[in-house]
Amino acid sequence: MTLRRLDISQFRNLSGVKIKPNTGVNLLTGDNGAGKTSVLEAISVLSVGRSFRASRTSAIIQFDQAHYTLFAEVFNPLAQLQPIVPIGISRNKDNEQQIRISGQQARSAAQLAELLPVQLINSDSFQLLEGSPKVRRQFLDWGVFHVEPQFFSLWQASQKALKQRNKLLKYGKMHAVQQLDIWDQALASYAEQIDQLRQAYVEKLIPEFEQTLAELTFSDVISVSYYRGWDRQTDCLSALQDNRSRDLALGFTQAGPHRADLRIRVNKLLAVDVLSRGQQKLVVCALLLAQGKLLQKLTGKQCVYLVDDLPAELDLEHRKYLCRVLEKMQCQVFITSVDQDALAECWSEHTPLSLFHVEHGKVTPTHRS
Ligand SMILES: Nc1ncnc2c1ncn2[C@@H]1O[C@H](COP(=O)(O)OP(=O)(O)OP(=O)(O)O)[C@@H](O)[C@H]1O
Repeated sequence: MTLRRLDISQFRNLSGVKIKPNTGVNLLTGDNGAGKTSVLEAISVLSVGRSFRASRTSAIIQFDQAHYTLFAEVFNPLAQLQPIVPIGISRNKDNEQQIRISGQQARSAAQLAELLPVQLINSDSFQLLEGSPKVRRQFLDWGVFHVEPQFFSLWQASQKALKQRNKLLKYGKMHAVQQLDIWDQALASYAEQIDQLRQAYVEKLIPEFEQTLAELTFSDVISVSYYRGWDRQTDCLSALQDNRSRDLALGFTQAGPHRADLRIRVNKLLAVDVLSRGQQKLVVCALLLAQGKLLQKLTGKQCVYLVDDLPAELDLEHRKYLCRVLEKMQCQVFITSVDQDALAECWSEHTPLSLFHVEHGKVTPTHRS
């Protein structure tokens, strides 16, 4: 999947932006506060329907405006009849959102995500190592969502069952035993299926991750292990039933698929406690790149990479290795940098490269110097 056209209107400081990105590398340069990250943010909103850096829409809509509008043409090489898919999203200050795909109103943002898989590498990516299990679970589920068509509905059903169970635990107390039995069974059944999909995905992801680490010349052994959210020795239904009296006392479900995690370690210690900042960046990049490679291998789909401030934390050699991996994957990349020269030497002359200068919310194509 590649973006062939991108229009941004009344989004942060960007307005009247109309660009035709390259199918390869798109380098956005400009001073601090120019609007580079906002371009990545707009692409991410087109993929998942929400921003990666603001929970309030009013922060994203341009000051004094009523709504923002984003439009793109996505090239889908897997669709033979209509490979160009127009997508658009607009949102107003009341948080009302309209998503259109090929001229039709879309039911949910999940349809956008399916069409335009996007991976973001930015300073928040470190959360994959230092953040809560939720961050790693979201990372894992991004991958499973894109390769297993039945995953999303199972995940939605398990969330519903979990919510009902938690409600009973909190308010129903002991009178709700019969109803708890029903939700235990429902949750456990979805949990076992989700667990199998997640486990199978991690088994395929690990070799891609290890190979990517090697391509980035990272020599320490990093182990990635999957924790499914309840004791390995038992099934989910037994875990829920065994925990019931404690769950009732606490008012929520302690174990289950909502507690799954990936444990990323070096010499049995958490990677975040051992690795330097630059090494951590390489590890998180390897995880995110491995997901893109696996997506390509299993579905033929390519994801778009958004890389905010690639030079940060990485020396020139490692920047080059990272760029080489991205080049080899032949996916579309949008990269921001304050300093154009920091990335100038990183690309092979055969790589399609477009340069854009961002200034006061305007994006202008420039030439390779
Ligand atoms: N809702 C909004 N309306 C108008 N302008 C906004 C809004 N929200 C943020 N801005 C401004 O838009 C710009 C967004 O900057 P952005 O983070 O995209 O810059 P950047 O080029 O990535 O900068 P840096 O190199 O410092 O990371 C900032 O100048 C900010 O003050």
